[in-house]
Amino acid sequence: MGELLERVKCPGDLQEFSAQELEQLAQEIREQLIETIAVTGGHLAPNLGVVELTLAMHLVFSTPQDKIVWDVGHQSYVHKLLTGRLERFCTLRQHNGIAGFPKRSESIHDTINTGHSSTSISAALGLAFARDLQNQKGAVITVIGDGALTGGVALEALNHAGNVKTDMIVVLNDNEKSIADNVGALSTYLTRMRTDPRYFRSKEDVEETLRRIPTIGPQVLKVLERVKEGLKHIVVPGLLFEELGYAYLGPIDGHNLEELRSVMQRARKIRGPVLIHVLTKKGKGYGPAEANPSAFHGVGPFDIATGKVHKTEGPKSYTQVFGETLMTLARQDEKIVAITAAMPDGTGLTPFAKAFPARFFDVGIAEQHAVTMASAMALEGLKPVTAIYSTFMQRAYDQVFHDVCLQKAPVVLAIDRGGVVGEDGETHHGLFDFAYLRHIPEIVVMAPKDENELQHMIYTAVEYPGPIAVRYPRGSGLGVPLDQKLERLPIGKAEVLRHGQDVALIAIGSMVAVAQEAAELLLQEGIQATVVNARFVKPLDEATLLNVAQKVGRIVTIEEHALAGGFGSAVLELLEDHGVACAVKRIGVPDEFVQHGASSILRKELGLTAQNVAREAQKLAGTTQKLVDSETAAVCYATPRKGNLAAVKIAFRGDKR
Ligand SMILES: Cc1ncc(C[n+]2csc(CCOP(=O)(O)OP(=O)(O)O)c2C)c(N)n1
Ligand SMILES: CC(=O)[C@@H](O)[C@H](O)COP(=O)(O)O
Ligand SMILES: [Mg+2]
Repeated sequence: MGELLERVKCPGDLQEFSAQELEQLAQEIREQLIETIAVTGGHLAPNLGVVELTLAMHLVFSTPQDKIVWDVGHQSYVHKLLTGRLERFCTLRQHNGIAGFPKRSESIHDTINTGHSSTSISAALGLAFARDLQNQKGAVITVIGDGALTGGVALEALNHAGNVKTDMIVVLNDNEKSIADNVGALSTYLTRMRTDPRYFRSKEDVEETLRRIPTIGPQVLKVLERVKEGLKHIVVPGLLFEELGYAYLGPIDGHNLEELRSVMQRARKIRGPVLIHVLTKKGKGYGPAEANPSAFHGVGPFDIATGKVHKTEGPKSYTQVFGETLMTLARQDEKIVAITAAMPDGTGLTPFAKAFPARFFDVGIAEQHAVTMASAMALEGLKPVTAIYSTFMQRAYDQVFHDVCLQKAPVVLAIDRGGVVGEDGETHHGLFDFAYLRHIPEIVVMAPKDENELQHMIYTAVEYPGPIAVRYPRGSGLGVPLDQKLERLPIGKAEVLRHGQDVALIAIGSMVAVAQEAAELLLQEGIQATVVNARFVKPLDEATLLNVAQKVGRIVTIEEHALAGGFGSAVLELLEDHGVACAVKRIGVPDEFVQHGASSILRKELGLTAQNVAREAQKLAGTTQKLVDSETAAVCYATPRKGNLAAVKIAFRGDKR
């Protein structure tokens, strides 16, 4: 651990450091980042790029009185090192360790929780309004990346903040990268400012220079005021931001600590919104990360000397199978197009982009735009596959309703990272997609039991003439063989994997394998279990599920999803709709946020294991009558009046009515 870094117990300690010591401290911080993330994994390249920037922030501003918002928040490790978390930094992203994103519960210096892109300017403006209306003091600063700036909500806030003239500072960390190369017109504009030598002058410099020219200076300045538009287009950078009402400072070298400090000191004296355009290198200071910032954007444990990521050999990931299947289908069907929101690698679409560049669309961090654009493509006869992580698809909920389902547009929603995702924690787990999709009319929602069924579901989805979502987990498949021939699955048809009269385990997606394992455990206890691979959250296979409910009379539903509104809820609704009396126990994620940590640890904590399923099933099967008392499980029976609000008497565990 660096000797200077150890001396930083709080940000104020930085004031004691000389310029030379600060340079050494920057080096120590980089070493700390590399050593820690080589073990824990994490967002190395983004954090290596903001070492000087973060030092300057904490030298010029004084948190928590001054408030800093980090966007996306994955680049807040340096901030955490400087705000008293050095000792615990080795627990980064580990279960019960410090989080990989800002967390108010973790430190008074973490003003706002982030993790989903592009929220910071809105949050900063809210903080500024709260400050002003409550006559408080302090600067409000947001650090937002060039990728995050492509997010719609950032532009909404930029538009609002520029108009209301509230004192706030936007630090635009421009490294020309999102996870992959950044995309869009904004990115092109920023790049022009980075690369054109004439742009390395700010408006003030130009005016200052002119003022210093005796005699002609002031007059020329007056003339220039009148031709300001032309001048701005030619020499003054940041025109776009200036026209939006920001005092634009930059572009400045984001690795020159002295320049950063001086510009930030200047910025804090300027009234109204200020935008500081900082140029940084993603991965700065570590060769492999500088050479391949995308690979080191979010990296697993790696060998420092070689930069080689420790690869655990194993089955193909669901993401890989999705990408390969789509390639196979796209070769045969030129109507298939693929859309990503700034995550080609993460969604497995990079090979597709290389093979079919004209049919691949990276829209930037713009999930809402991605889905609406896809709906129009679909209505015009294309077959758009929109690959977006479950948690980020939440951004496009209204677009799924308004632009896809309402118009019955045949869009495929390839929902990756469905379920627990692990170290990214509560902002990234995909635990709500069944709930936020299944109640929208016209949509089909399915989830495969393994990677082989995934490829069949992708095929089924691209051939389906309406809105359809396939949800699959992060990480490796089960290692099952992949069928050579793809087949279309019958919509709404489940698969009964085994029969047993004592209890029925009805599972969806990643939990089917868990249910099968649980059935084996139950057999050892002499309990015969039926196992159903539900395949569809919507439409449910009503005939199969009702038949199982009536024959077995005891059901455990299992899902890697929130219980509220999830798959188990859908089964309960089905039973109530049809007045079927049955003992039901739902296993899934309770009404709480799930922290960060290894997925295996989190699933164990959540009871998403074969052992827990077997235990709950045994309790249910162990009862003598079909309707159990409210101590042990949910009991659902209803008057068989379909269609209206049947008088349903449900006694839940411990909830005595
Ligand atoms: C709504 C949303 N979509 C996608 C992501 C995934 N994501 C995390 S960081 C990132 C790229 C951010 O680029 P930038 O803001 O430029 O930061 P940098 O890593 O370059 O410092 C993306 C797409 C996210 N966190 N939130
Ligand atoms: C910060 C962010 O949101 C992304 O980098 C995310 O961490 C990627 O997740 P995966 O590692 O599952 O692709
Ligand atoms: Mg960037």
